[in-house]
Amino acid sequence: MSVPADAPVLTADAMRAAEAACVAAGTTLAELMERAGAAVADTAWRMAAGAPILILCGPGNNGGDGYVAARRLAERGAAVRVAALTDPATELARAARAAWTGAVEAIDAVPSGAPLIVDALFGVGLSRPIADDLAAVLRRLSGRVLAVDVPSGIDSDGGADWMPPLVADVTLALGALKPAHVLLPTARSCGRVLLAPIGISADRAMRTLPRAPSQVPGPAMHKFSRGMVLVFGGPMRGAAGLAAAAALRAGAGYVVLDGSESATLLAIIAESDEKFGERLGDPRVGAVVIGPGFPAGEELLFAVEAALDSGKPLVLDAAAIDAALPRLSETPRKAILTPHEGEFARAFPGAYGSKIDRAKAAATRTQAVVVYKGADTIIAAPDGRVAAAWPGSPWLATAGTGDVLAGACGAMLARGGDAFDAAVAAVGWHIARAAHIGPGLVADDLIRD
Ligand SMILES: NC(=O)C1=CN([C@@H]2O[C@H](COP(=O)(O)OP(=O)(O)OC[C@H]3O[C@@H](n4cnc5c(N)ncnc54)[C@H](O)[C@@H]3O)[C@@H](O)[C@H]2O)[C@@H](O)CC1
Ligand SMILES: Nc1ncnc2c1ncn2[C@@H]1O[C@H](COP(=O)(O)OP(=O)(O)O)[C@@H](O)[C@H]1O
Ligand SMILES: [K+]
Repeated sequence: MSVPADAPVLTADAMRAAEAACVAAGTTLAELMERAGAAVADTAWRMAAGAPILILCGPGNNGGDGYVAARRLAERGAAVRVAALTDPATELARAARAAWTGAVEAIDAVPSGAPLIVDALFGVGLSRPIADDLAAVLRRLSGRVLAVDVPSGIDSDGGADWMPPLVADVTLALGALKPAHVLLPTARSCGRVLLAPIGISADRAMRTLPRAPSQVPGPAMHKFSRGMVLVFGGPMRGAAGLAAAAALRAGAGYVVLDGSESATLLAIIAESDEKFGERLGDPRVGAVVIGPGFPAGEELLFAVEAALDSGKPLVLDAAAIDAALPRLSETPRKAILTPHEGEFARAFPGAYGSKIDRAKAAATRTQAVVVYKGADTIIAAPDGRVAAAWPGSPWLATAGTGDVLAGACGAMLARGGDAFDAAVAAVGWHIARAAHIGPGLVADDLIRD
């Protein structure tokens, strides 16, 4: 499973708007479908490597892409069969089918599949789950599957958990990725996702994670200019220690951890009580991390109030999110919230829609960047920017890795740039480090050299 880096992600509505803009700029819809079908044919040609191909066509333009691909594959000498669900229902699909001169079989009459099945049944136009009888027919087919745009049967906007009867080995996204390619549970049915640009100009407010940029410090940097991070430590010392160490490993030049005992790394400055409190007024402090190892209670409320009063850029994790919520949108500030599923549900009850919709709503409400964690982490900014981190590294599914992420967010935020970019960089750093370590990873490994 993989998705292209730094690729646009569009909902069905945004896709239609991009298509309309493309048409307004002079490209015909038929030309767009021809480009889409050509890209499908190229991918199918390579996947089939000479073996027979069965193309399943639906009633809409997804089916139209299938007919175009069939025609182009046959012109190249591939062995292609086409099976259709019903007659085409759109003008474009009708024209594409008319240009296909081969036979069209009924889907329920095709025997058992083919070495390569091209799934062009439904794309972004699917409005309800696939009927049970069709799903049963599709489940009987065997062969490698190339899904056109999305595996048929899923809600491309990622709002519904409908699962496709045919799980794809490869999905060729047309024009842009769709939310379902990067959100669970549907992302797992897409296999390897490829992107065919087809010439539409896609809005880039929502995209997949960029490739991790180089973390090499500038030649004239010093410890304070690289970023100074304060980490509040609650009663669970290990978690705050992990966050502080992660801030250093992620590139902060100076990290101060609240508490008197020595920390995970000797380079961390441990300071307690008043001395730590005074640090909040230090103009060199670029970010304050609070939440790791700090359960809800009076002590946390007091610490969160102090952090909010300081006016510093904040990273709020775990119970600190709830504690800060009432005051967060009060004054403009840079802040990153890092809730996992349970923390998100507690802080934002009643949020609805896809995980992307929910993350965006939380960002708008709090005026903070929200890193909604999980295997399909979503990062959302109050201005509407979204980054999707699927697929992350499943080795991160172990205790303490969230504390490490909070520390990394602190390091990236302390550099002084945009909070959304900082969160994107931190999530990218976290995943890259986990992928590098791989089997046997424990959170401590993420903070060792
Ligand atoms: N938007 C774009 O820029 C482009 C879109 N293209 C293709 O067009 C697709 C979208 O086409 P459409 O909007 O025609 O929609 P689809 O082809 O995805 O499906 C819509 C059709 O399926 C029917 N339908 C919906 N749910 C159903 C269900 N559960 N059971 C049975 N029938 C159902 C609808 O009545 C309609 O006839 C994209 O996914 C892509 O493959 C490409 O041709 C090129 C460019
Ligand atoms: N299956 C998974 N695949 C990829 N990343 C995961 C998976 N499970 C958890 N993660 C990541 O691991 C981290 C866990 O954070 P969290 O649940 O807060 O852990 P903790 O509180 O123990 O530190 C998050 O960054 C999350 O996105
Ligand atoms: K499809």
